[in-house]
Amino acid sequence: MNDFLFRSMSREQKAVERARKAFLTGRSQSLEYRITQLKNLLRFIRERQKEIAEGLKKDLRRSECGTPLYETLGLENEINLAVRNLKEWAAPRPVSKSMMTISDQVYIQPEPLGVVLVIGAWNYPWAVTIGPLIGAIAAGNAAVIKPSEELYPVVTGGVTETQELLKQRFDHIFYTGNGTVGKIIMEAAAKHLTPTTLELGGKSPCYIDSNCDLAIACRRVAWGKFLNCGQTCIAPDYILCEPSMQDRVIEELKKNIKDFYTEDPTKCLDYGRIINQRHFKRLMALLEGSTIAVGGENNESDCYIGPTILRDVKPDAKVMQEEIFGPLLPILTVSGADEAIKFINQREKPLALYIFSSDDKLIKRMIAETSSGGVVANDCLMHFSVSSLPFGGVGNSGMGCYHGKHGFDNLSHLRGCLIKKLKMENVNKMRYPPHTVDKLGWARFFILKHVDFGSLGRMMLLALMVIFAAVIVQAPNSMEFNMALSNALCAFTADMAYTESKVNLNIPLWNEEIFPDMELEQQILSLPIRCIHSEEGCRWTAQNKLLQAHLSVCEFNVVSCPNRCSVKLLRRELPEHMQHDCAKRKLHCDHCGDEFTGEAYENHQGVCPEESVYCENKCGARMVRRVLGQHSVSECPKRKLPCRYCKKEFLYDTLQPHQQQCPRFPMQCPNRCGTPGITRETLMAHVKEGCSTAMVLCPFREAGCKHKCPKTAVGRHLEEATHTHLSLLSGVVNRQRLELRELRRAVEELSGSRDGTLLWKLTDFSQRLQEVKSRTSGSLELFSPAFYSHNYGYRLQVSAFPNGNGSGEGSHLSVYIRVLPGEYDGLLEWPFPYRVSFSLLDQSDPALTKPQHITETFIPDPTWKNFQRPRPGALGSVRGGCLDESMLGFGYPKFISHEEMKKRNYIRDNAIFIKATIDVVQKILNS
Ligand SMILES: NC(=O)c1ccc[n+]([C@@H]2O[C@H](COP(=O)([O-])OP(=O)(O)OC[C@H]3O[C@@H](n4cnc5c(N)ncnc54)[C@H](O)[C@@H]3O)[C@@H](O)[C@H]2O)c1
Ligand SMILES: CCCCCCC=O
Repeated sequence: MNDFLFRSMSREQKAVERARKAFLTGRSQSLEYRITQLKNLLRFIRERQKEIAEGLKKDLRRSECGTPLYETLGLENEINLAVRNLKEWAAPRPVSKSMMTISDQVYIQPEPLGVVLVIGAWNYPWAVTIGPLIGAIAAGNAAVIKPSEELYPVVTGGVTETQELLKQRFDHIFYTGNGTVGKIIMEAAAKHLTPTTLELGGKSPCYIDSNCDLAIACRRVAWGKFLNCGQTCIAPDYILCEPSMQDRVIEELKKNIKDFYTEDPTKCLDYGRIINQRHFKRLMALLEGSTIAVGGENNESDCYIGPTILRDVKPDAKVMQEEIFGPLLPILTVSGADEAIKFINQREKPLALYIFSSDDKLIKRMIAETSSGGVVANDCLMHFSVSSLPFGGVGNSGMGCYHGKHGFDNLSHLRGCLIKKLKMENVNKMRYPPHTVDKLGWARFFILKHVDFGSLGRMMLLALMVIFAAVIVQAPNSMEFNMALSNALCAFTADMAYTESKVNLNIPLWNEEIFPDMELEQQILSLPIRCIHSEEGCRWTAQNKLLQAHLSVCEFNVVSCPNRCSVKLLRRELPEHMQHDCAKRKLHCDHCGDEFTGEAYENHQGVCPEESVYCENKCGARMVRRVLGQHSVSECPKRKLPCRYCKKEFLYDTLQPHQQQCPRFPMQCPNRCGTPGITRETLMAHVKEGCSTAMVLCPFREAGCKHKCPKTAVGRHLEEATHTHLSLLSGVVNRQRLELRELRRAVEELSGSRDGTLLWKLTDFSQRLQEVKSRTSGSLELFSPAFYSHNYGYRLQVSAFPNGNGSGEGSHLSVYIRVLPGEYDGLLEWPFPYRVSFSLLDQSDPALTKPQHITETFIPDPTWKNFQRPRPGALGSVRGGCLDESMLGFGYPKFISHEEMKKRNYIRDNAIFIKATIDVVQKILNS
């Protein structure tokens, strides 16, 4: 590249260009160079320890010991491991062969990728940037990252710089951070088809089983959660436990928070701070809607949030919608492991899963039935420090992994290599046209026969092969082919890559005559070979004939367990097997001291009478199993007992409080009436109604009888006081009549209009008319509700005689109006002065014909008695007809004849409408 071009590049382009140029020199390929670089890196970390710790103290208020403990010591270990094993990791890795490749070299060659981009996050900045860098260097790559020297230039900066960097072409991108940016990284990588490793985060669940030592579990959880102020990618995000454990979990966590960070974590050097105010605000908002059981203290200016525990958190709470990445620990209750598994599986695959239980089977089950980047039983975070374990996510928590050899492999290209010789072309004939059934038979044999088998089978096969290789197989058509086969079999035995023990040697021979060839056999047995277990790791090589002797000691050979437990396994696995797994191994129980075979020991475990166990009722007591039964039945405060009264089951320590409220608890009548079978729930009813000695009030108490006597004497009182009760009742009836009258008046008052208009509907008109006509004497007068001429005006009422009155009797409908005594009469002008109109409404449909109402109007004459002020005190309805003269109505005896009424729709649906209108002068209305 010319100098001008280089100078016109961005800083990021330059860094990548420099790294690529350096990579292309081939310098980083040599193992010595890689080891030197790793050692330099180690020296750098050691020399700069103090500055590194100081930096993190400023950023995260990390204590001085925290950084070496949780970051740099681990890095030192990773470097040492890589330096020690690099030769082995980088060496060609032989792989299994088939008959087709028996005489070829087949292996995997790890090779560097090129320029690797490592993007780290801030929470453990050294662990998550230098960690991947170690893998990159070990694998022989160049890398763009800090710290710098020519091959590993540092590009510092934020989003803009990273995005510029991402435009460049890399051979691998190793990104650590959140998933949203992870997607940006992948998108950028896709442009150049660059493989990526994404070390992301997620909500790592922590299930605490009821069968576990809570004190220890909570100490480990408190450490894992609040370390680095909760800003750890694999921190337990939330706890799942049974409802009955929640209080104890909170208590234990609280105790450990205090032990680790003192009563006042603000002053504790080991308690960190939130990285910045944006994250502080994000975390505080997550608390919304959840109940704080412990902590919650905060100080925005110091980015401080105390260790906080949230209780009874619901799955839809805000804090459960995103990775917390801070010191908030929600507890969600589940009914047990089944529900916990379901809960975990309903969500994105987490980076880590934590299971706390003393039940190994449960742990294995949870591992089998869930998925996560990593899983730890009975501890937190510790898998991060085990270099032999791959560290990485799955699904939403990331892809790819690192640490130890996994980092090396991840940042290498594992290249498949097959090296054949330009010989034995006859063997290849089976794949060349023309294709025949015979060739296909051979191809089937060569391609499909693989696999491993026991030493006896191997020996037999070896013998067969030797003999077979030594024969002259006379094919009628192809001598050349038989020679080729013979050669192939020699090579096969020499290479010792065998077919399975039940190998089908039903080879289609053309001639079954076989001639032993001792010389060839000797030659074959003298061939140098590798151990048949070389792929598994055995480094033995020697003459073919020494193989059997070697196999009798080879660590990788399969042997039967000497205890005759029927298990076959690698010799190197034998000690472990005999000590821990063999069903026939002899074992002593730690608790009772008895001797068992492995199988019996496993059955004995969990039932040994001398083992110290916790009470199953979770009362917290611990004792040898032998006395557990008696404890559970007669001593445990959490044993269940039925209440002797209501028969429901209660814990022993809640039984007594229950009995103090049990509704079935037997009680004595306070009147000492001696009635048996009274309980707490029936006592009140008994005293009130059932008790023979209780004093009761006379049933006529509502009417005013004050008599009180024992229940048994009530009958006699009723007989003796009949007259008194009757007169009391008639008083009640009179009072009620007056009340009724008053109520009726009030209702009429309220229902009448106050705008000088009355619209009165008379229903059942024909029946009423018929009724009056059939009477021999008297007429029927119907009264409208009272109404007012205007607000605070005259109180009026209209009456009608369906069959007429006076001169209209028998032939007309008569209509009258009356002035009734009203509330405001004292304020009004007298006599009543306003014009009155009566109308009988025509109910014809206005759409079909114009209605023709019948209307009569008059202006009251001041001399008429009917319109003088009514006598005060004559208030009330006029119904009943008992009116004085001043209350007589004025109107029209012949308002409309019955004949006229039939001509139009004055009667409709058996009802008529009479309208009365009072023309109150506007001046009065405005006043
Ligand atoms: N799996 C792991 O090993 C691991 C380790 C640490 C943190 N994490 C996860 O990382 C998250 C916290 O870290 P963070 O993401 O806040 O760290 P961060 O803000 O430091 O971002 C990570 C990196 O991405 C770069 N970046 C940010 N925005 C970008 C953009 N728009 N385009 C390109 N690059 C961009 C940053 O410069 C930085 O180098 C959590 O989810 C945590 O669980 C995972
Ligand atoms: C104990 C150290 C854990 C580091 C985990 C890295 C992710 O945040």
